[in-house]
Amino acid sequence: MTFTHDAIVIGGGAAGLTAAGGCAMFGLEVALIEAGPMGGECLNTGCVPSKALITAAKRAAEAREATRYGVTLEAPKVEWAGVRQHIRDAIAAIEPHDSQERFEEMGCEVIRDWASLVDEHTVRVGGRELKAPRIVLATGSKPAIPPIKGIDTVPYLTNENLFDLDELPGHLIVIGGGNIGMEMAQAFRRLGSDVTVIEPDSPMGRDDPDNVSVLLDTMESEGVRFVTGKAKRVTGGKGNITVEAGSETITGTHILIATGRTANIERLGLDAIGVETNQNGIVTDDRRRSSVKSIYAIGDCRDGPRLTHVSGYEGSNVALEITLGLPAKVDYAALPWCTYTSPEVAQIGLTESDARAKHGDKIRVVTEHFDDNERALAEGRDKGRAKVIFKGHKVIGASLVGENVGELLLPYSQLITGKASSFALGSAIIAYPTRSEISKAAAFAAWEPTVFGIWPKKWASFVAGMRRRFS
Ligand SMILES: Cc1cc2nc3c(=O)[nH]c(=O)nc-3n(C[C@H](O)[C@H](O)[C@H](O)COP(=O)(O)OP(=O)(O)OC[C@H]3O[C@@H](n4cnc5c(N)ncnc54)[C@H](O)[C@@H]3O)c2cc1C
Ligand SMILES: NC(=O)c1ccc[n+]([C@@H]2O[C@H](COP(=O)([O-])OP(=O)(O)OC[C@H]3O[C@@H](n4cnc5c(N)ncnc54)[C@H](O)[C@@H]3O)[C@@H](O)[C@H]2O)c1
Repeated sequence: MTFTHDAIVIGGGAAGLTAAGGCAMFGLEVALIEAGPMGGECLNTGCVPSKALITAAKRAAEAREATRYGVTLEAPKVEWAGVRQHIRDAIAAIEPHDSQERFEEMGCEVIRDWASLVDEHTVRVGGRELKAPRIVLATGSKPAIPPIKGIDTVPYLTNENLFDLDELPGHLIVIGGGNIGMEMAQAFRRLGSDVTVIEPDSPMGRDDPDNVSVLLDTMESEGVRFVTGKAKRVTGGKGNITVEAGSETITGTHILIATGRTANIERLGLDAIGVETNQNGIVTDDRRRSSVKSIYAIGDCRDGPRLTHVSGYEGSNVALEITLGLPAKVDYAALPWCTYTSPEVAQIGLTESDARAKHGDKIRVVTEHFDDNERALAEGRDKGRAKVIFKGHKVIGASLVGENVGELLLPYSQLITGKASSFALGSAIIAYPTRSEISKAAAFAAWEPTVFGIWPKKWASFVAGMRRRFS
């Protein structure tokens, strides 16, 4: 077979950009295909706009405290147009990192069109057929719309149109108390909307329930209302929507659907070439190879955790495997995540309940409270705690709640993995978006000339040549 490229990457979000950029930095010929805006969900409709919105909401919440530390602020005046502009400015500030120009400079051929698979080595895009020994699917996910009666008859919001609203909702009904639901519920409440969250189970069910209850108390005290139950039926129209959930009927001006995700896989032609899928996305092994071994699937489009830093990690793993021929298994023993509410709820490794399920009474849980932490006391922000889970003297998890606790996860990553070198820091999985990432960036920069040095590149060129001959 004559190959046009060494690797073809479909999807220009966190996963695809990292995979394509990594392969190109080793000197491979890479096609990077993106049908929508470069940067994918995180930049355009996910992490970046949501965190920009949360920042504006925090400012409003602070001003609402009126007098603190002997300083009095005026009541906040929220102008939605200004908040929306701040969101757009945040996206614009980060856009160059993910731009077509940047990836072309790295050596990728960037193609802006819709791609589908023809066979295990061939991709069809924009009237062309590209061929490579390895194909990487990084096509992301979209909001899953649950089978609520009447949902197709009312206008609803998801993360894909929420940040383009032209007015602040009067009463936002949030369906789903996961990460999106909780972050957005608190932010809109703080900006001045009435907010009701509908959730049948415990909100943020993947996190430590004791820590989540600290957040729930705060959100309730700020005026967010929680309704326990499944949204069953919606009726109404623009500006006047009624939701039936549990035994309640709630009427609001807008509804936000935040009930989970569906992998973007339906238009790729996977069935025809035998790539196995399940209800959560593409099925992969722990090297992120699909059932067709020349095709990898990384990030939100496959069955597994869906987070930007996970997409980036899987992108660099797959780039290493493709370029250097080294099997690179994913290792999520020290997987971090953080929900960027106030207080933040952060997790790394096992939660207490997962640790008990796995190790029984061999675990020990040590809890330290921020009301015993002098920085927190001096700031008058002493709500929250750190629960550290040990097996013997080894840390296997940590669950934190409190001000900016997402920034406290990094040392636990080193304790759980047992790796504390500058190389390990440069390749650690760090919760996105945190300031802690700057330490990883510094360690990575120190190793960059070695990792992408002449000998690794020569080896990558040899591996690429062998792959072209024998695939
Ligand atoms: C509101 C919100 C807030 C979030 N906040 C956080 C957070 O704070 N921290 C965090 O870690 N995660 C967060 N996430 C999750 C994070 O956004 C995703 O996990 C991450 O963006 C997934 O990256 P990806 O590259 O796998 O997929 P995507 O970013 O979705 O990229 C896939 C790309 O593939 C393209 N594509 C799809 N099919 C094709 C095709 N056939 N041909 C060509 N192109 C195609 C799409 O256009 C898309 O750009 C948030 C998500 C949401 C919705
Ligand atoms: N800070 C972060 O890292 C962050 C922030 C936002 C999103 N994300 C990622 O985005 C993804 C999506 O988040 P999400 O919040 O949409 O999904 P989720 O899976 O986190 O939560 C969905 C919630 O919706 C509830 N639900 C389902 N059907 C319902 C119904 N009919 N009525 C009421 N509730 C219902 C579920 O019980 C669940 O609690 C996750 O993968 C997450 O990792 C991460």
